[in-house]
This record gives sequence, structure tokens and C-alpha cells, in this order.
Amino acid sequence: SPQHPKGAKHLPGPKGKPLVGSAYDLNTGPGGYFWLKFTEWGRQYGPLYQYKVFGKVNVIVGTEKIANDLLRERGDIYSSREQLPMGSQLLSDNKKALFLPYGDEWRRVRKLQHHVTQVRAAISYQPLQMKESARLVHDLILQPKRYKTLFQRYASALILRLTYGAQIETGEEDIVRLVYANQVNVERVSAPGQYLVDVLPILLWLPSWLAPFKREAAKHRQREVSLFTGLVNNVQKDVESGKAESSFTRMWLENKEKFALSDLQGTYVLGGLYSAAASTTASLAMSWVLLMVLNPEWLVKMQQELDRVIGPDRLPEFDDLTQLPMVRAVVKEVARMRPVTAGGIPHKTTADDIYNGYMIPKGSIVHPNQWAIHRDPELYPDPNTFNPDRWLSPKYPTYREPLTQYPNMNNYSVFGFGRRLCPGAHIAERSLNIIVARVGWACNIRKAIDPATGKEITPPEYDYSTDVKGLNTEPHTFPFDMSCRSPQHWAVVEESARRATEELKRPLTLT
Ligand code: HEM
Repeated sequence: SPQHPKGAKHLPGPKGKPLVGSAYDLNTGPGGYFWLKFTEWGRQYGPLYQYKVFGKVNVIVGTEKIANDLLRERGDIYSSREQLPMGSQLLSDNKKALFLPYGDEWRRVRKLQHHVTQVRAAISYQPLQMKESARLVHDLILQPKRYKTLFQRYASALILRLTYGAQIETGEEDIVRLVYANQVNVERVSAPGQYLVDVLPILLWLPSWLAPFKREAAKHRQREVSLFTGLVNNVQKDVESGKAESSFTRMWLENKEKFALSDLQGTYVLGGLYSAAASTTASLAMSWVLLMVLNPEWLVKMQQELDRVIGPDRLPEFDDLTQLPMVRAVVKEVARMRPVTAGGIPHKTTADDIYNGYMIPKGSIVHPNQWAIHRDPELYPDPNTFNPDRWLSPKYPTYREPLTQYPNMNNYSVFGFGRRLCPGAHIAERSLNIIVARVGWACNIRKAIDPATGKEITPPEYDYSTDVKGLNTEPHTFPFDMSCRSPQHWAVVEESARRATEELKRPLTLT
């Protein structure tokens, strides 16, 4: 254990049991959600505390200020990741962008990610987002019970078209099924605590015949590498035959020397975008529907704004967003109350540090607990109330003007902190704004009526989980009614969706 400089104190926190530490306490919070356990401990130990698992120090951060002080201001030592033996080492030979240690390889990877996700690039994807959202609204009105599939189709179609030039119509194409199955698999295998080797890395030294987890990892890895490589090879063939449309993969293939990544590392960066982009975006869209069912007065307020600014004759467009602060406030408030990575994506420290007199040793796993950060009563008075006004009225501490620009999601805690901040935030923000503006413009969303009793069904406030254990959360299927607001709105939706479907068949050009 590190030498504590004179006077540096241990962080407070639960003592845990000998050897295992707090390993088995994490799922003992409400609903078994570890971020609620983090939050419960936070009430006892304060906004910065630690627990240990098999001797490993985990530091939990419960306010935005401390998260920024550490993960951003001291980014040179708070920007690494833990390489789990199973999830990272055996499964991908440490090639997964999300899990790369801080250093030169990560910087090169980040350069490629940044190139395709920076604001300027994100703006050029708006036409595609408009087409996909037009189809989304149309299909949601016809088949609201398929909302989960349809939100996932929107998000998958967007990222797979951008990454590989793949055209997705139903969302049930082979490519979608394969990348989705791969993601579920990988997240299951890499969820912390699934394999003993993750807490006892010494097991890595076992020969394969004694270590079934090694054979299992090898199988997954082979499957994943051939999936990602196959997708890149298809684009390569199209480039050679001159029929490849614009895509991230084509751009990378044509500019490989600029990025200086191995073929396999580049392939992993591209393949990893789907897992980072698809279920996260879809999750927040679903949470929006749920929060509209639970807080119908805010849908009405949003529709009043949309009716005033847009009128009944056309769908909202990206250029309208400056005039739609209520739409942006609703989106931001949904992200506050239902953060997708609720317990935060942990960073790892690469040197000893002292903060406010407390020791944070090198190698600590630092969890910015979004659940607590988003419910800090100093920043968010009455934090458990869904209140978009906190972004729109000067009487709240989170208010900022001008409202043509704020609220927005720049540097918003929902996307993480410091140098590892989500590079896809500009794309995700645009997706959510246009989905919420358009679905809100076109649809009424209400509680479903129980046919047996004739009474309204109120879905649970927080019944979340995920198919994919571990990092991302999303609401379990919940009941609601959705219908188009008027025949006039429907005519606009039908015509826009028809045109979008036609246009989606033409090659994409990214500027
Ligand atoms: C609502 C949607 C999204 C949410 C809530 C979200 C959230 C996050 C969070 C919390 C992190 C970790 C940040 C940290 O370590 O501090 C992250 C990382 C990442 N995100 Fe997103 N994300 C979303 C959408 C996207 C999209 C659309 C893309 C790509 C187009 C994307 C690409 C990535 C990548 C590549 C990383 C890894 C960065 C690294 O480890 O250096 N994300 N995201």
C-alpha cells in the first residue's frame, strides 16, 4: 500500500469484510442497483468516500464540483481505465477504446474518434438524423407498442450508416442482429464481478486447459474480430469497386497514415462506436416517453411551444431548436433524472494524489456517481421532481442565458468528465433534441387504460435494467398510449416519412 504523506487522511467509507471487502454489498441497495447503494453510502460518508474490493480502492464521487476538480482539473492522473483481465485483456487484447489505458495509443484512438464526432462533423449528420427521425415518428404512431425496437432502430440505423454505410430499414437486418448480439455478449462477459479472474488476476497464469474462462474469452474474441473485420472488409471492397458511399470506415481506409493505428486497432475503434452509441441514445429516448407519461403537464408545455414556433404544417427541423428552449430543457431534465450510465463510467488514477487532505492512492478506481451528482440539492433544488424549469427560469442555480443557446448538453455530466468525456455527445444531443421535438410535435402520450378496470395504469417511477448487464441502464417495458394529435399532423408525418424513406436509398454524402 502506498506511503501516506504526512497528515494525509484515509477517505471515510464502509469497512467491508476481510479480503473480499465490500464486493457483496454493492447490490444490497434499493432494487439491487449499485448506484443507489453508492448514493446511500454517500449520505452516510459524504460526497467523497472509498470502499475496497479485494484490496482495490474504489473512490465514489457524489458532486459535480469534486468530479471536475479531480477528473478534469487533474486529468493528467485521473484519465486511465482499469484493464479487467476478462473484459479487456482476454476478450479484446486491450483493443477496446472504452477500456484503453491513458497514454499514446489512447490519444491516437481519440484522434480518430474525434475526427468523426466533433461538432463540425456532427452538424453534417443532421440531414440523416432528420430522415431517420421522420421514419421513427411515422412508425411509432402506427405501432407504439414497438417503441423499444423503433428507438433502437433509429439509433442503430444512424450509427451503422455513418460507420459502415449500411442501410437499415427494418432494424432486423443481419448486421444489426450481429452487432447487437456481440454487444450483449461482450457486456455480459466484461461486467465486473462475472469472473473470478477479474478479482484474482493471478488466475491469468493458469494454462488454458485448466481455465475455461480463457477458452470462453478466446471464442468471443474470435467471433468479435471476424465480425468487425468483415464489416471493414465489405467497405474496402466497395471502395475498390468505386461504389462506396461516404462513411467513417471509408474515411479511415483512405487516410490510415494520418491516424497511425494498426488495422486491428482501427477496426476496433469503428466497431466500438455502435456499442457506445446505440443503446445509450435509445435508452434516453425511452426514458423521455416514460417521464412524459408520469409528468403529462410538461408534454403539454412543450407542445404549446412547438405549436407557437412550428405550427401544424411541418415537422420541426434542427434550425428551429434555437427557438425551442422548452424542448431542450425537457431533454436535459430527462438526462438528469435518468442518466444512462447511472453509476458513472469509472476512471483510474495513475499516481498518488491528495485532495482536501485525503489520500487517493495510485491505481484507485474513481466512480463519478451520476445518480448522486444529478441529485445534488445545491445544484438541483427538489432533486426528485421532474422540473425542466430549472433550466429556464432565473430563480434556479442551473439557469443560463441566452435561451436561444441554453440549456444545452455541452460538458454535461451525463456524458462523463474530463479527458475521457463522451466524444459522441454532439451526435447524441442532436438525436435526442430532434426525436423529442418531432415525436412531441406529432403525438399525444398518455397513461394506458387497463381494459379490465377502466382505470389508468401508472408505470413505476424507476424499474430499470438492461439486457446487457453492467454499464447501460434503460427502462423495462412499460405501458402507455400514443396517438397522432390530428389528421393534419398525420398528413405531414406520412409525407415526411415517405420522402425520407426514398432519400435514404440514395448514397449518403458527408461534408
Ligand atoms: C445519450 C447517449 C450517450 C450517453 C449517455 C453517453 C455516455 C458516455 C459516458 C458517460 C462515457 C464515459 C465518459 C467518461 O469516462 O468520463 C462515454 C464514452 C464514450 N462514448 Fe458515449 N454516450 C452516448 C452516446 C454516444 C455516441 C452517439 C457515441 C458515438 C457516436 C459515443 C461514443 C463514445 C465513446 C467512443 C466513448 C469512449 C471514450 C473513452 O473512453 O475515451 N457515445 N459515453
